[in-house]
Amino acid sequence: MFKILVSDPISRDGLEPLLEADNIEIVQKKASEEEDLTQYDALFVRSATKVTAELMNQMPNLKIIARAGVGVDNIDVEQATRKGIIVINAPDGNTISTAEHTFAMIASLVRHIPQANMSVKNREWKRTAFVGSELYGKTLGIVGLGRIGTELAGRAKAFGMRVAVFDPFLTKERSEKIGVEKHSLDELLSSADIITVHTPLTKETKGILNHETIGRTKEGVYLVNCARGGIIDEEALCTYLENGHVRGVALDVFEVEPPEHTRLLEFEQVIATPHLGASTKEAQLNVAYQVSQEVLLFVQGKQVTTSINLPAMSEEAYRKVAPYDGLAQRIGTFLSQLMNEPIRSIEVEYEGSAAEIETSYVTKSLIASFLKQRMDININTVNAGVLARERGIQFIEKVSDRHSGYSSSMTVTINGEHSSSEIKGTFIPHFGERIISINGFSIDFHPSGHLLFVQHTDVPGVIGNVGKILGDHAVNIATMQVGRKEKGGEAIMMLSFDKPLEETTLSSLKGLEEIVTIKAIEL
Ligand SMILES: NC(=O)c1ccc[n+]([C@@H]2O[C@H](COP(=O)([O-])OP(=O)(O)OC[C@H]3O[C@@H](n4cnc5c(N)ncnc54)[C@H](O)[C@@H]3O)[C@@H](O)[C@H]2O)c1
Ligand SMILES: O=C(O)[C@H](O)COP(=O)(O)O
Repeated sequence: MFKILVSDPISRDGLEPLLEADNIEIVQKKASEEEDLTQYDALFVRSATKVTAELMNQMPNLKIIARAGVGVDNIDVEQATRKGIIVINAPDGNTISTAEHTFAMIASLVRHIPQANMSVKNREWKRTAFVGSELYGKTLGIVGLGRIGTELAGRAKAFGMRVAVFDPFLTKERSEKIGVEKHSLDELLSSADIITVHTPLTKETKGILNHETIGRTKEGVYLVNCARGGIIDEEALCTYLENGHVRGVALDVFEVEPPEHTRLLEFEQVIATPHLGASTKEAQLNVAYQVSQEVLLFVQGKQVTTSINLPAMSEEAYRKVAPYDGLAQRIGTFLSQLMNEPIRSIEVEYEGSAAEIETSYVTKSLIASFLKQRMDININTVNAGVLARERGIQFIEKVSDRHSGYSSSMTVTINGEHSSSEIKGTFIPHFGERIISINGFSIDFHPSGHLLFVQHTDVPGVIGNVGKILGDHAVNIATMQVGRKEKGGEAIMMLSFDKPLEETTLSSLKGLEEIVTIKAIEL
């Protein structure tokens, strides 16, 4: 049974794909109120539940965290990655709702609608106190032209506004296509009548509007934050509201939510909503449905497509990757058993059609299989890169346009403290994964089951001697391949058996003087 804890209010209708599936149980309860967190495989959250390292430690079976929304700043993604937990979100399910909410906030701000509403409800009729400004002809400054910023820009243009944008990752072509003016932050600050932020909260965007930058805005500017608390510094806002430089502020998000201690709420010119950007029936259905479908893929052993900590891959792309993923896992497991020594680097070279797939995923899969043999922790494609780096193992990925006779291949070289090993493999439709070379010796076998790798001097009688010892120990040889580089040099044997080789058999084989290396491999 795959157990999911839904810790924040998430649309039940959106969870339908999971509710309809067999072997999935959903519990809707705050993580802080659940006593036995160890039983859960998945955790669903919005922005309220803080998914800290401590919470993850209490959930040893956690495999996937689903954020039914965009921002993942409430999730310790780095820690999740280290633990091999996939983090997914619903990147565009609430875009329209948030853009509409932002626009409603802007319109409310310049026409003083919330204040006028309160006044009328207090039985007042102050028509001159609430004289506003038109949006038509004004300049809207958008910091961050992503999904929400772009939707907002379209709405602002429909109202006859000029749109100035600051986004360091925005190309000139895209800004022209959307019909906005691309500016530096300085230009935007000095020209905009209303400034709205739509970036994620990062080291770079935290306090992007602060004491110094707000000081460079137009006298009487309006500021809006419907993205994340902290992108506009709250103390700086108070200063500029007090001295009248900022005429009004609209906030959907706060540095601390709920914002119990901020002075901001005491200002008449501040209008606020309790993080409602995504709170529409449509957005909630969209985001819950998006993450549910992804988690269902995960439960079915398929590739998720919107992960924060895995390379994004469509089903079509994964279909191409899958055969090499299987091959990489076998090569990684094989090499890890072949080399009992500390590792410095792992190099993977892709050739032919293998070079056209999402190679970074396959490389991570290979590293995970290699490290799995050596570590007693959960290792997968999510944390393989981080764990390898933490252990000082360099990994290098190359794509080659060489052709070595096969339409596709991958060559893995492991450089250890004392020696190196190299395996080349390919995937042949109808035949599956094949190992075609080991340490430069040509060979051809399917890497699976109970195997024995033997490297020996190429002299008469070795094969017979190995066969005799195996026979004496009642070991039946299932398959056997041999390979060599040159006559009289060194050669290799690859044998497979119906059951694992006993230690005593292996010791007897090690006694043969022609043998250079011998390793039992379990795949
Ligand atoms: N209030 C709500 O309920 C609500 C709902 C949805 C999203 N959000 C917030 O809105 C944010 C934006 O959402 P989105 O879907 O448009 O994200 P997005 O990723 O599509 O867009 C973010 C944009 O910010 C830009 N950016 C990044 N760093 C920047 C910087 N230093 N300066 C200027 N621009 C920068 C990026 O280039 C990108 O274009 C989210 O991160 C989320 O926190 C809030
Ligand atoms: O990042 C988001 O998607 C929004 O901030 C929405 O947050 P919520 O799911 O808590 O409403």
